[in-house]
This record gives sequence, C-alpha cells and structure tokens, in this order.
Amino acid sequence: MATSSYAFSALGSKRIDFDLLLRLVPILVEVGWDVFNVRKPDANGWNAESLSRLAAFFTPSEPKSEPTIPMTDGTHDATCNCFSIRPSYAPLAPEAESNTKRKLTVRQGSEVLTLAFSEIAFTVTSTKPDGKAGKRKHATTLYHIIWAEVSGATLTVSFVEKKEKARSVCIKATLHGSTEAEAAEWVEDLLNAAYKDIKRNKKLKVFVNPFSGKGKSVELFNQIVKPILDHGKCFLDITFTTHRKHAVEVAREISLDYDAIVVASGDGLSHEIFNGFAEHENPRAAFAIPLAPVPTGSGNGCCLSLLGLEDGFDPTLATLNVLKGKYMRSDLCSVTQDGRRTISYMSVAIGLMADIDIGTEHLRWMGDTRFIYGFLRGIIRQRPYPIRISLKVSERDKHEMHETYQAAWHKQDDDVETCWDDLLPSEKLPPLRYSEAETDGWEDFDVPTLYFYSGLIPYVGRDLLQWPLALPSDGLIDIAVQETASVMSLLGGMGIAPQGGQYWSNTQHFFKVHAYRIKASGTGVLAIDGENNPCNDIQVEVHKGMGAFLSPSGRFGVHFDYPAPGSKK
Ligand SMILES: Nc1ncnc2c1ncn2[C@@H]1O[C@H](COP(=O)(O)OP(=O)(O)OP(=O)(O)O)[C@@H](O)[C@H]1O
Repeated sequence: MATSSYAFSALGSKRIDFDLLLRLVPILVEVGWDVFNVRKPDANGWNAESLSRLAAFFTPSEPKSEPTIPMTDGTHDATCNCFSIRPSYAPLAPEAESNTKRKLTVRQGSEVLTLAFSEIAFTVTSTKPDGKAGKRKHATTLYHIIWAEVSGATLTVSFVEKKEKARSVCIKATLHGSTEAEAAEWVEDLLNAAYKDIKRNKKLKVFVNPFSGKGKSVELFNQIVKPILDHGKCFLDITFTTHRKHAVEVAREISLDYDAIVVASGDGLSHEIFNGFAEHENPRAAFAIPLAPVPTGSGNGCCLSLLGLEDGFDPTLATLNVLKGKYMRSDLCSVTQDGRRTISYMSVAIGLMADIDIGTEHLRWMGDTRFIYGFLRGIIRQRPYPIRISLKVSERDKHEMHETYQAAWHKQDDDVETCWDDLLPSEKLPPLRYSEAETDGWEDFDVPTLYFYSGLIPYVGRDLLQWPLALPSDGLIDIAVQETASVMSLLGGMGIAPQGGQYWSNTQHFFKVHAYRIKASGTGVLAIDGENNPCNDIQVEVHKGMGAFLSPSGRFGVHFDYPAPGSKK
C-alpha cells in the first residue's frame, strides 16, 4: 500500500506512523505557506495577520451535515490497517504444488540441491548427506520462472522470487548424478511448463525515458529490467528518449514484428506511443502490438492498473509481465480539440486533478508524493471550475453500475470484438461516430465542479483508484465528477481512495458513457493522459478494444469490492 495513503488511513483510525508523519510535515508546511500566503515567523515571532488567517481556516464554516465517506465498514486488514481489495492476480502459494514433481539434483560448492517443479510451483531444497530433503531455499510459481538452460555440466535457472520485495535470482550449479541429456530434457519440460501458451525469446521494442519520475529510469532499467529480459533471451531494440515527442516519432515508423513494447517511464510515454501508432501507415497492426509498462515514472497509473496496487510499483514484477503477461485488448478514445484528434488511453482531467498533475511538475523530486501535495493545496483553495459537461450516458446509477461490473468482471473474455472489426478497407483509424452538432440522446450535467476526470483504466496512482469500475474493453468511458465539498469530507476520502472507496461518496458522481463534450473556459489546464493541453472545448468518444497491453492475468489487476455505505459486507 502506498505510504502516503497509509498515512491518511492512519489519520482516520488514529494510528500514527511517525516515519510517515515526518514525511508529511514538510509537505503540509509547504501547503500552508502556499495556501495562506503565511509569512514564516521571523525574529519577532509570528506575524499577527498570518495567525488570524490560519485561525479563520480552522474555524469550521461549512454545514456539519455534509456527508462523509464511512471509514469503518469493509474487509478490514489489520496488518496494513486498510481496506483490502482482492487482486485478480496473486502468486500462488508454493504449498499448492501437486505431488507430481520433476526433480533434478545439482551441486553448488559443497552443497547438494534438489530443483523440482510441478504444474504450478518451482522449489529449490538443500539435500542432507543421507539424501533426505533439508531446508527449502527457494519457492516460487512457474509464472515467476525466467529461464533455464544447461551447457555441458552447468545448469542455470533464473527466476523472480517475492519475499518482502521481488528480486531476480539466478542459480548456477553443476549437474550431480544426471547426464547433460537428462538435464536438457528437464530444462525443456520446465520451460514448456513455465511458458505455457506464451511466446519465448520475444522481440521487444524498449523505450526508456531518462526524464521520467525522479530521473532514475536509466539506472532502474540497467540494474533491474535489462538483466531480466537478457536472462529471458529476448531480443531488445532500445531507445533512450532524448526529447518530448521522441516516442511519437519512433512509434509512427515502428516495425510491425515486435512482440511487445516495453515502456520504462511513467504514463506520459505510452500516450506518445499510441499517438505515434495513430500516424503509422498501418495503424491497425501497430495498435495490435501490446504495451508493457515498467514503473519508472511518478504516478505509474497504467502499471498499477495492470499489476494491482501491491505489485504495480515494482519494476521487477513489471518486467516479468513483459515475459509472461497475457495479451489484453484495451479501449482507447479519441479526444477532438480545435479540429485535432488525439488518442488517449488513460485519462482526461479538468480542474483540480489537472492542476495536480501539471501544476506540480516542479516537484518531481518528491516522486508521487507531489500529487498529495497538489491535492491538499487544491482542496484547501477549493475553487469550482467553470465548465459545461454534456454526456452520452450508458449507465449512471452507482449500485446498478456496481452490479453490472461484478457480473462483467467474472465474465471477461480473451476474445473481444474490437472497433477494428467494423473498419472499411478505405479507413485507417476507427471513424468518429458523433458529430459536434449532434444533441440527440446527449444530456447536460451541471454541478459546481472541483474536478472532471474521465478514465479508461482503474488507477491514477497509488493513492487513487479513481475509476474502480473500469474494465479493459467494455467499450465505455468511466466519468467521475467531484463537486465542491467540505475540506474535511475530501480529506476523509483520501484515506480510502487507494481502494476506490470515494466511489460511494455523495459528492462524487459517476457515469459510464459512450462519449462526452466539455465546454471549457479557455483558462487553466486540461490534462490528457497527464500531458498538458490548452483548456479549450473537447469532444471525446471511445473505441472498443482499439489498443492492447500485457497483464499478468489478462485483466486489470484490481477487483473493486469496497462496500457501499450501509451494506452488510
Ligand atoms: N529526454 C527527455 N527529456 C525531457 N523530457 C522527456 C524526455 N523523454 C521523454 N520526455 C517527456 O517526459 C514526460 C514525462 O514522462 P512520463 O509521463 O512518462 O513520466 P512521469 O510524468 O514521471 O510519470 P507519470 O506520468 O506516471 O506521472 C513526457 O511528456 C515525455 O514527452
């Protein structure tokens, strides 16, 4: 769980983590200086005007009846003091291994080891001098096997092991009691089981953005990502991006024989790649190549959405997803603004959430804590954004949407009909279905808006499961509109936002739509997939299954089950 969200959960439950509070203090101080325009105390102590501004803020002026999100219901996990979500993918317990094991004995120094695998698990056990099994040294699932090979009398097996943190392990040992041919057969059986239905020796286009996140992408790539892909015997064609839109330039010319595209960056680079695909001479084939993000950015919402909250910030497990992930079709949308069409795969934000993303660029050194800073600053300043929202609604009742989601989540199918199926030979991209003049079936939604946020994937970052009902290819856009509300209710919502609990808040409105329009003021920021755009009018429509990703489960890595207020769960 994200440390920052842990801190807010902690505030809600009166449990204090001093380390985290220490981390938050400078942020709160910064926010305080900024919001209240308070002068720091000088030699004469506090300035009286500053003190009266602070006092005015802490005097409640809003009605007490403002609904807040309940903090006490749900599946409570005492270990992290949070509400737990069932991940759609989790490593299987090694105990689940079946009895039919294939074993190989090797020697490493003076130690004799038994390597064994079943249909789902792989174990390494030391062997006592009397031949009996000794201590279990490693245990993992076959999903976590990277590679195995035998050369002469030397056996090499590499895998990812997840104890507290995931790390890659490589065992190099000498055959003990078996021939090279017997070992080669064992190796081939292991690889067949570990790569069942998954292509080996993938040809990968790799993008590394040295600028993303805290600027550590190259280091993370060289230390973690590349060694795993090399062990996995992949062919790598690497581009270190040197400027903005570099990935667009490469993607528009991309060779179509790559098995996947590895994106070692944050969410912005995938946006560039999709928009490069849109300019490719064969967009249909380009969009069919799956993206596999590796989280070296700030928010990494896409990686979190694919791997889940627990694993989505882990470069090791994200790299394993490159090797082992399942193909997953994903909806994309077209954002039309001033006659220009942009492809978006993640989000469109106006208001507070756009300010957070774009307005905290100068705080990159904070990592994703900069979003908490931006949020606190924004909810204290709290100003409604003058926009007019018009929606082509498919669903709007929160409880009904939740029920539809639960049923659809369990029925997710690999074989999805996509927007490409209806394309005429003359068309390169899916055509836009809604003209700007069309009003039939469109409805206005008018509230004092703190932020408008539309999305196609569940997570924005570790601290916010913004669109908990998002499904990869339901052909619908998830919309969240946050009304202006009391500071305390918005702060209360932060503690449960990593689990999507704010979905049930009365001041946050949700819709599933086919398309929408925003009439914007022209001032401020409009963020498309976290990238800065002019805040002019937009029209947005979805394209079912237009793009593709790799994901460990072939679904999003989150299953939303945060209980509605008053439910018995
Ligand atoms: N060499 C470079 N120098 C400066 N900017 C670059 C370079 N390469 C790519 N970029 C730009 O970096 C920007 C940020 O990338 P990205 O969004 O992937 O990371 P992030 O903002 O840290 O993470 P997130 O979007 O997950 O919060 C993109 O707009 C991209 O165009």
